[in-house]
Amino acid sequence: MHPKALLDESASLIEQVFKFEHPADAVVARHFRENRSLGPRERATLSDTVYTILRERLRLEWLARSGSGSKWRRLAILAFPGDRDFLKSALTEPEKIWLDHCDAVNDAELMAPHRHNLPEWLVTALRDQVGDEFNALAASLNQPAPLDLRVNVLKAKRDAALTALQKAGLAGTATPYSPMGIRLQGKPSLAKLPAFVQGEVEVQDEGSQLLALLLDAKRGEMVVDFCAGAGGKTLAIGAAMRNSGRLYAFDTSGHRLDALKPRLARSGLSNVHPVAIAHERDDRIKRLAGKIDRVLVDAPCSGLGTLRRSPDLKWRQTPQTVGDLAALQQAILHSAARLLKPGGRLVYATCSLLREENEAVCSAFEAGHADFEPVPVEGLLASAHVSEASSLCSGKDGRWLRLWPHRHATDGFFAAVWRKRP
Ligand SMILES: C[S@@+](CC[C@H](N)C(=O)[O-])C[C@H]1O[C@@H](n2cnc3c(N)ncnc32)[C@H](O)[C@@H]1O
Repeated sequence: MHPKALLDESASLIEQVFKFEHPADAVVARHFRENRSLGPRERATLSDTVYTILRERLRLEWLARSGSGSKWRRLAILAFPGDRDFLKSALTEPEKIWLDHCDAVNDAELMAPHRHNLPEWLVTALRDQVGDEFNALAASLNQPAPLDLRVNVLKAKRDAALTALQKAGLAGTATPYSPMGIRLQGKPSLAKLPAFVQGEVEVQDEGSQLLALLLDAKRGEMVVDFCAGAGGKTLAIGAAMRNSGRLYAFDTSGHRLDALKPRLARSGLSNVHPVAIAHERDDRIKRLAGKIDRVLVDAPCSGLGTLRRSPDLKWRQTPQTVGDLAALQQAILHSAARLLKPGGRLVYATCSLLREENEAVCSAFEAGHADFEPVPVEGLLASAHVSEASSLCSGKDGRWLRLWPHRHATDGFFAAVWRKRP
């Protein structure tokens, strides 16, 4: 495609994404579906441009206050990846001069918001928790995430999977915390990789793998993954159960549960029962009350721990949406807790960094559920052979799992565990 056309197309895609009516990945995917003639390089350019602007919005909008042409074109020019000469061949003379001027702006001239690129309400909530580490956290949230794999323990061992990946020309290393994780170098396509096609490895962030370990589901048990979505954690739990017992994968989104099906087929699991529920008080849940050994609530949340992958969330979430989510999280946790047998284990998890969706939801739950006793996460991680377990936890006795991108190179995750008193 001619650079002029590619720049115009970038500007129009950015305008669509910045309506924030839908998640950025969905808008970009729809654009690619509707423009099938776009080649891999053009797709990469469009997607890099969009994601750079989402990550560095405040800095780029500040630079884009000068210049001419539409705001979307100016942003597209500033974020356009790769060779400057290729880009300049699409620009007018005044635009070239303006771009040189913007390129020459020194980092020292930037004000704090143009460096951290976060909305002010989020800055306050994060600073309050991490203090002096704020700049490191903000920088890590603006880096793309690495590609992590989980080895399917039903089908392979980590060492053998690493060797198979090497033979296929992929460089990877064992993840530092999860005993079944592999971190790949770069973002290779996995679609035709034998280890992936045969279900020996699945894509899953290392932090997400630790959540499944906390549930510690055993052979033959009755287990519920209450918010299973496309089944990232369901697959890890089903493998931990050695494909025995019964694992219900609940979700209110039938569409997301559909995405679980091909993953289930690759994984070799036959103990998983996907169930689309209407809401957290669905009758099917009432029928299972008091019968379940372990329940994972991987609650719908702001996703602010996953900004490395979904930077649009920092612009789409607001204090109001977070408040609404916290209310939903409490309702789901309350309902899910009814499923447990005496002695059963309840795990609550989010990929949010905010106290309001994490510790505060747990405190509210505990205030109304004296029949649940907290189980410190640190001891559970150590028993699951997770290295440096104490460094992953916070609170008294390592009560909570608290993963931070700048400390642990994972997405931001939170988890709490309780036992239903016998
Ligand atoms: C964090 S995502 C789950 C991710 C998934 N566990 C994984 O590992 O890939 C939260 C899920 O909760 C679902 N959800 C939203 N409201 C719900 C409710 N009231 N009851 C059950 N699931 C709900 C959403 O559809 C979404 O798939």
